[in-house]
Amino acid sequence: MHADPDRPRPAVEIAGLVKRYGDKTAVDGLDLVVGRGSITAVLGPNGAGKTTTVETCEGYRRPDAGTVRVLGLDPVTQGAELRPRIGVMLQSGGVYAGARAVEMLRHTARLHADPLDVPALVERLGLGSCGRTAYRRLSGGQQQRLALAMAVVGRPELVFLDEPTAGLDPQARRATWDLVRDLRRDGVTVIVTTHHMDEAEQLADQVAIVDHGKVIATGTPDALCRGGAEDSLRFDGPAGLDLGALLKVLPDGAAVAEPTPGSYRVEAPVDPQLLATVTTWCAAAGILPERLTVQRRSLEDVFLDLTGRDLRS
Ligand SMILES: Nc1ncnc2c1ncn2[C@@H]1O[C@H](COP(=O)(O)OP(=O)(O)OP(=O)(O)O)[C@@H](O)[C@H]1O
Repeated sequence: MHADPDRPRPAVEIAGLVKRYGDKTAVDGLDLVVGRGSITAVLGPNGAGKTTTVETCEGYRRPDAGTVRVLGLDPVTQGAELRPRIGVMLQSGGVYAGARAVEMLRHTARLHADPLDVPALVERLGLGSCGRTAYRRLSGGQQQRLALAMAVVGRPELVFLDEPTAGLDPQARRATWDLVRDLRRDGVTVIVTTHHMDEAEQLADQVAIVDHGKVIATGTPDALCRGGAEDSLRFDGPAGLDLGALLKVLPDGAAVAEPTPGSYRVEAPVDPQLLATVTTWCAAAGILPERLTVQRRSLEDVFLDLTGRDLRS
């Protein structure tokens, strides 16, 4: 198979990536493709291998096996060519603690051929009041926003954001989301690691769930929530309904429960037929189902179903 020369390669292509730290296999045969101009959220429990994968794409770590191509380049051997084209927001570090916030941003901007307008970016991210403040005196949230500004000021083609809204107040989270959406509008590819499921649902075109060093599920947030296990149908009625009788009319594999007296949950793929079956059964039993709702699975439900509920060490 030959690649179409007119079609740009994906922004990121990872195949069979393995990365070990001594005896510990942090990434264990991970595959991921990220299309250009999209936002991809990488989710996973603590220690799943997200940061290691992203750092390998950034050229900070050398794969033990597998291939990584970023904007068509090998981040290890072609790092010098790649680095000016990507923006990286790390969780912490890489900043001289005594440097003044906006000076640092201006300095970073000067390193690029066509930077964003610094005063506009400062205004946008609410950093106007900390222009002359030393980095170490900024609040945690201000440091986060400055790190984001530094990652994007050079107009990169691809941006890696590591938990960009961790610890931010709701206003700063919104400002960050707006900025990320504007990046996509301008054709920038964004890869964001996050533990906030709502952030992934709000922002991402593609979600990749990583566990034990592998991608265990990918898709749009919508497709992930619709696939696999069931949604549920809930309604209220008189306590103590005959659930065995209801179950008999439901499709195979369905489950019914009365988690609290008078409150019912039907677990099955929810489609118009299921709704009709349940309401017909209620009508035959002379019951008016109240507060009848279809409850979709959230991304958090999907995440917990796939990765389990145990805490990771
Ligand atoms: N420099 C290192 N030396 C040794 N082990 C490491 C190193 N960096 C990461 N690890 C281990 O590799 C595994 C994957 O870590 P990684 O930081 O990639 O996970 P993560 O998914 O980003 O986790 P988190 O959500 O907690 O940030 C973990 O078990 C971690 O302890």
